[in-house]
Amino acid sequence: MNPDSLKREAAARALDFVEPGMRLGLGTGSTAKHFVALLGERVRAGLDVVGVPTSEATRADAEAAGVRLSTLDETPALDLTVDGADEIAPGLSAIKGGGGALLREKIVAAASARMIVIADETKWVATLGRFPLPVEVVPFGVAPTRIAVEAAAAAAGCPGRAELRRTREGHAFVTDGGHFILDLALGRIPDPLALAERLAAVPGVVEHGLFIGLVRTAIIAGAAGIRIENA
Ligand SMILES: O=C[C@H](O)[C@H](O)[C@H](O)COP(=O)(O)O
Repeated sequence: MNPDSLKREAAARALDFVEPGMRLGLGTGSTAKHFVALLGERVRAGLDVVGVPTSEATRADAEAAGVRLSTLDETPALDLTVDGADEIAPGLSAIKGGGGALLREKIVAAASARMIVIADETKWVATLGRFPLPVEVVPFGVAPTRIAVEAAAAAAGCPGRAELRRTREGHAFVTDGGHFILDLALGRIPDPLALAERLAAVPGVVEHGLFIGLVRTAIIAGAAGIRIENA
């Protein structure tokens, strides 16, 4: 089965956790997109839920699917967020932000009673870090921020290079929040919590893509079926 079919299977399984009246955080990316589309089918069949999107792309998808939307200002406490991940490891720490939505995703996840990650089996890793860690930074002073981000990674035991993310046209990629992304290539993150603390202390860093202690359940779809992991 191809990865996209597996993503859709994981998304479909997440619908089992959705109950009428729930306030839902709607994730971003190709896996979360399947969830939003499938949720839309349920909504059109009569399910009443409200969703808070984690990106402008997801807002557009959810609107097109007919999902009623709200904002965190109107609905500050959510019941459940369903989102994808770039990597997820035993203990359910994760890397997110491959699509640049990590800031809103983390705010929405933190406002949710429960976060479920949906993924195909390629995202499951023994140790985080093969996927370059996205770090969202303010555009002002990005050169010294990049140096400080690399120093933070080295101090946390995982030296590596931070590259400014660019669009296909070669411009700096700009997030929904108007920030830049540094992709931090580390190979392996032996102590995600230590790295998270070091990165959070760098002036100019808005947020990083390490999700630690946020994911309660992971739905992993593989060739052998669906596996559910709980933190
Ligand atoms: O910024 C993007 C998000 O964190 C995505 O959830 C993550 O990149 C996974 O995306 P996909 O499901 O497309 O692999």
